Amino acid sequence: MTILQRILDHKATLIPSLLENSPFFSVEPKSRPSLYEVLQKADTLQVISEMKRASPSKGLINEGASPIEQAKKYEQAGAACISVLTEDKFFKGSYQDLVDVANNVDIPVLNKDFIIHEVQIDYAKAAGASVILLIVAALSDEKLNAFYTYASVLGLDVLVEVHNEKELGRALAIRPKIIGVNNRDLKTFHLDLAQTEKLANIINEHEDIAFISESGIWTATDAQRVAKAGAQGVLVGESLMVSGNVEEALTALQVPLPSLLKEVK
Ligand SMILES: O=C(O)c1ccccc1NCC(=O)[C@H](O)[C@H](O)COP(=O)(O)O
Repeated sequence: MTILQRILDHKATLIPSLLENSPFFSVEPKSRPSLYEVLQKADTLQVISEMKRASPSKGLINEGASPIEQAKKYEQAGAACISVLTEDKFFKGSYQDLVDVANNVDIPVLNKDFIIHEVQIDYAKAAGASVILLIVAALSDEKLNAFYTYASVLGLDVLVEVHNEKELGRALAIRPKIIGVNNRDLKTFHLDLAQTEKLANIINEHEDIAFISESGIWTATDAQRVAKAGAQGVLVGESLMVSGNVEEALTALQVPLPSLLKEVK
């Protein structure tokens, strides 16, 4: 069984308790910039910085990190958005992490989770997220479309994640505003930025779509490589979570977007 399937099976066991309880969290109402607009206006690569304690591929990454301190550092360093993993078993995240981050930053906040039921979108919204993630590999076409529409009606931006050309075709069918190409193979955990390059030609044909490269971004060279392919943003977890100097690590990734590609887009 793949790790994605194991994560999804675990998620499925939690849905009944989400449905039994109502999503209520103590969250300050805030009007945040739209991630989509931030990405479309950018002239440097935008960094979506992730609060990630642990992962299936690496085990513990930074278990003791405080979501509030980490998020404040990210915001001060110029992050475009903070991604908060709320998955408990494999990533050691929680909705409380999301609430803490949402209450302490003014930039967009992404709930990074494995959404298989609409109720999770209600929880994401109630816990302060302004963006959710939908993973194409985890959803039927019908659910992908229904969840995208539901989140949009709630005023949430949606990052639609793909791993290959087939998933990209399914994603494009729902006309998403933001697509993320995940460079991590969820079966082998192998990281390869060529994934972003492989799908870039197709995504770059759609100038109204904001293009994110996800996972495995460590250096300015990595950032330049995906920016050259046409990415307007990167989703970065581990390299920032283990950095001794978050500001330096994050600003190094904010490379200029190649002007030639901007004209093409
Ligand atoms: O990170 C993992 O090991 C992982 C395994 C299975 C499913 C998802 C996984 N990660 C979620 C993410 O998409 C990443 O946290 C995110 O893109 C940041 O990646 P990185 O910068 O490589 O930490």
